[in-house]
Amino acid sequence: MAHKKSKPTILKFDSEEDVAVALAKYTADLSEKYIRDKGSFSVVLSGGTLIDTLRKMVEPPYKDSVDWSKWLIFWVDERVVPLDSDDSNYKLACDGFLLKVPIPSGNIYAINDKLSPDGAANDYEARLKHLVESKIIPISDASGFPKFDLMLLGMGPDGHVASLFPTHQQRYEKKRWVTFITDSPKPPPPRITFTFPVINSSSEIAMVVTGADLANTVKIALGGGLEPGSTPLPCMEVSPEGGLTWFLDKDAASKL
Ligand SMILES: O=C(O)[C@H](O)[C@@H](O)[C@H](O)[C@H](O)COP(=O)(O)O
Repeated sequence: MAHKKSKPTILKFDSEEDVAVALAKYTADLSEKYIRDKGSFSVVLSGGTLIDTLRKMVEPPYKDSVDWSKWLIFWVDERVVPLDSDDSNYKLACDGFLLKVPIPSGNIYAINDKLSPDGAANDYEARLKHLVESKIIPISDASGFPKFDLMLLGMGPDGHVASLFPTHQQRYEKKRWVTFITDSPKPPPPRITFTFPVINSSSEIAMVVTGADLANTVKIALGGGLEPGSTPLPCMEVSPEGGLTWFLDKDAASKL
């Protein structure tokens, strides 16, 4: 079922450092709220620069104040490579974040790296279905898709989010929860990715976008700069059931 788009909150900061500070506070506040309300906090990570921008979470005060034992970690997209490869989003997150805080290892849902992209997508979707059946992840009443508490998304200069690229059909998937791509324009080519129905069933989404190379895309997404008649960029389709917050540094916001 389609839902009404809520207006995004657009936060602009003087520096990337200020984005990192604000993102940590936002994430820690949501962690407290969701753990209080429902006993756990499901967080869906991206790869790319996001993990570095999350660096303040593993420092005081959050390192000690967040109830990490209640966190559940997923990936909105993952490269289908060995989990110990430098290309793996899992490895990136482990090295920069997850190994520095006491999240139980059983709460960290990495892909099965022994499978093909198709197989890994099916396997991840089956594991999500099992978590829904076990009532660990709820289903959105509005959409019928799984509902995560917080997704932290990056964006590419072409406007992709997760591994949903402008000219690839995966962005239009309406039934699957997780799909795959074998020819990602951003290397490495084989990936799995959540689909938009799952992304948009989230309670909260943060779009974390820093750097001057993304300023044009931010302008198109938020400043109404899309050429008449052209297809919207994937980043423009992000519309969660709860709040959407854009975290921009001065460079990324420079064309707004
Ligand atoms: O696997 C990946 O590469 C990411 O999950 C991807 O979706 C990322 O979030 C964007 O490409 C933005 O990347 P940057 O933050 O590095 O610009």
